[in-house]
Amino acid sequence: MAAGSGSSNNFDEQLVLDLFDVEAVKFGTFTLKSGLTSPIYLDLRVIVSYPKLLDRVAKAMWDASTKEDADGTPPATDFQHMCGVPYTALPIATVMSMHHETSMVMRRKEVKDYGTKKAIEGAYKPDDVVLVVEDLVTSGMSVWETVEPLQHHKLAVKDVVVLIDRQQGGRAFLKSRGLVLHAALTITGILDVLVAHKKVTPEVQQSVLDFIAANQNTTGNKVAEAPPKWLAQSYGTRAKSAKCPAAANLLELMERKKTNLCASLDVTTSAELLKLAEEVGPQVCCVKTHCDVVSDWTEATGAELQRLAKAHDFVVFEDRKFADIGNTAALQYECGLHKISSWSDFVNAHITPGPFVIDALKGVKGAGACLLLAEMSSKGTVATGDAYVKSALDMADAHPDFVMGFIDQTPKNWKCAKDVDPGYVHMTPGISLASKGDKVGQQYTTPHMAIVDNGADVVIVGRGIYGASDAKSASAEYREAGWKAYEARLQM
Ligand SMILES: O=c1ccn([C@@H]2O[C@H](COP(=O)(O)O)[C@@H](O)[C@H]2O)c(=O)[nH]1
Repeated sequence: MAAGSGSSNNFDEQLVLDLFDVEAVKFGTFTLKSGLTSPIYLDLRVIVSYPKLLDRVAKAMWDASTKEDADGTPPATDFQHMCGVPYTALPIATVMSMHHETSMVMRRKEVKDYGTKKAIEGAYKPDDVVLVVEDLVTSGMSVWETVEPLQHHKLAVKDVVVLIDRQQGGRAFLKSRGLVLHAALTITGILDVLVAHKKVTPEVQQSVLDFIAANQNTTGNKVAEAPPKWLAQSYGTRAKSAKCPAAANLLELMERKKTNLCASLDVTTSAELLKLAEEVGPQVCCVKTHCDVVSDWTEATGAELQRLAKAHDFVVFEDRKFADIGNTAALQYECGLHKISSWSDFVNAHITPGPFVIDALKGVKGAGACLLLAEMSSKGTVATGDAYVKSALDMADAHPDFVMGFIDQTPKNWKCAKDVDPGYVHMTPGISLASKGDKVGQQYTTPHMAIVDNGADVVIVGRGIYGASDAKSASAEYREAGWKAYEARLQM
């Protein structure tokens, strides 16, 4: 029986038939999470209810990873541990581990306190090699979400084994990240078996093959028309072309201090804020504040923050998100209890009021600079789409001396990315090494994803740092992750 490309030598017909019998492989019309309508649906979660099948799946996957594939892919590099991608692959990895007396490590999906370093459970040493075990691969993103924290904890990942390769671009995506994919089964191989056994018709087979061909590389990322200019340039080079002095200053600082980390210190007393700023100061290029959450803010709080900024070489960003008519925004910037313009190096503004909010902020005595919110990290944000981003860009381009860049999420994938001036700074919040989000709509991505895949320059980390039991070492870890990602981007 012909196996699909990339499957193991021992393509297991009985395994395919058993998966079909328990409805782990189904045909019909299914709406996927992405919104796409698919003629095939794979639900491998049911396997846990069939111990013999689970056993056979584990054996097939062990063989796929330890023997040469039909297409010549060599066996996996020797590994000391296996790590199942939560949750479906956890029992599979456990059975493989028990059959072959091989150690496992476990990646925690939700780690509240990054400082406890319990994102990876188990007994391991730096440079140990881990085989990642997953039930199926489509785009490769869910595998990557497990590989990244393993690598962050200094474990080496070279190979990934899956039961089914959906043949939709996952293999190439993983290869681009230096990983070899081993698959026990492929969709084309499964279809061949089921057609041969008259379980599905050739017409259904063709509709699935058409679906696969039409839906390649489903990472969910839009592909930019041309690579944005700023990605290949160093911060230092870009500082020279920045039209806004605050952008030039920040880019130079990042290059000099070798950090692209901004700590968002969202605490509620001056004492906590200043203590944290002192602790994380050596690691960051920027400290971000929300002065209106600090219950005892005084002029001295702002002055002390500036003293620390000078001592540790960072800049101070008040995340005020001005969103009113120009006159009010200017008053909010200069006056009131906080007198933001007197102690912050720069602020930010929503684009919803229109361009005059920028003129007004710029006119304030002691005004620094301003970032525009082009995208937000919160679930359900309406600040989305090419037109919204283009409005932010046009407003920035009209005030190049005062607008230093953007608060954004995926600037690399903007339709207009190739036209964006490399002198702008892209600052991205919603960053965590351990969590995917909170209960009130925050969505997180990792420093690597933000910088390499999405085009961020500065990663903004709040609870990942000030919520850790040791903010100092958490900031050092985020700094390392952010800088490594930037260096990797320059090599691409
Ligand atoms: O789209 C946005 C814009 C701003 N933020 C701010 O960043 C920090 C993130 O804090 P975490 O604790 O890391 O979630 C916070 O101050 C937000 O107001 C954002 O998250 N998303």
